[in-house]
Amino acid sequence: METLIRLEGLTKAFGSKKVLSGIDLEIKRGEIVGLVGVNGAGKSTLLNTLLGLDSAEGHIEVLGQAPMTHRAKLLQRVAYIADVACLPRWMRVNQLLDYTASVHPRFDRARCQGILDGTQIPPRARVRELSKGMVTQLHLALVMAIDADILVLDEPTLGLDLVYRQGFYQRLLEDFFDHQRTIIVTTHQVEEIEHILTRVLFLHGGRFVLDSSIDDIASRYCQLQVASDQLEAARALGPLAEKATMGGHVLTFEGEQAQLAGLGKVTTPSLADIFVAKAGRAA
Ligand SMILES: Nc1ncnc2c1ncn2[C@@H]1O[C@H](COP(=O)(O)OP(=O)(O)OP(=O)(O)O)[C@@H](O)[C@H]1O
Repeated sequence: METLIRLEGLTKAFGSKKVLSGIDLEIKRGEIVGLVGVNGAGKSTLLNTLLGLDSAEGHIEVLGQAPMTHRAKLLQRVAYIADVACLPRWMRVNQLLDYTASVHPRFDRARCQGILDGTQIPPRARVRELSKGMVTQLHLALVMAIDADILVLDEPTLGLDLVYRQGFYQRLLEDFFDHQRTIIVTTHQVEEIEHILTRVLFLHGGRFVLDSSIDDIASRYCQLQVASDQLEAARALGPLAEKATMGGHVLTFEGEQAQLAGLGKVTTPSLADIFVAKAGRAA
């Protein structure tokens, strides 16, 4: 598969504060990548450098171009939504669709209208008359209607209700199968995107502390549900993290642990549990 994004030694500092410390990354066509990290980990900074919205040191190549010097060209093939939906407040919804159709060669107005038909957004309402969630829905509809090779979504469902969020990720997946897009998505609600990802990246301390395909997660991590009488034996095997539950304790392990089966029930941890365990360990 063709490499669409290539980073080598990506380093970014704001003044004396280093946010990204020599990141290497390759993303191929057709991947759906979840970028996860604690607040301030540098997720948006990383995405901004990919989009040419911020400069950084190192080699940055997106669709074969350097984003900072070919931003306009790149943004015809890369669609993105930032973590704050920002649309002209005085415009009416249908005017915004007309406007986007007139400036973006790969915007499909009918497709955008189709997405909006599934919302409560009135076509003649001005942006300022919409609720916060509706503005985000409108922004998402505009972005999703762009026929882009790469879709970059920075916390796309922030502030949206549960029903819409689930529907959105479902549509994202359907859209992915229809268009073979490459998608990079950040969110703090990892459990909501886990089922659509092909790969996950955990950014911590300026580096990726985990870069794994979703298929490999089950062989790399396991979770043990253990009763109190076996707890010390389980702890001796060096878990990444431990938490108390109503029925005893749950310990998360990295790597194969053949001895675990005799101590309790072994399952595959959720991405959220792995993330919390890795972030806690790194801290
Ligand atoms: N323009 C800027 N000037 C100075 N510092 C900045 C700037 N933008 C980001 N930072 C700092 O860089 C770090 C990473 O910020 P960034 O927004 O990339 O994190 P994030 O992982 O997206 O966080 P969140 O999950 O809270 O959105 C933070 O410490 C932030 O304060």
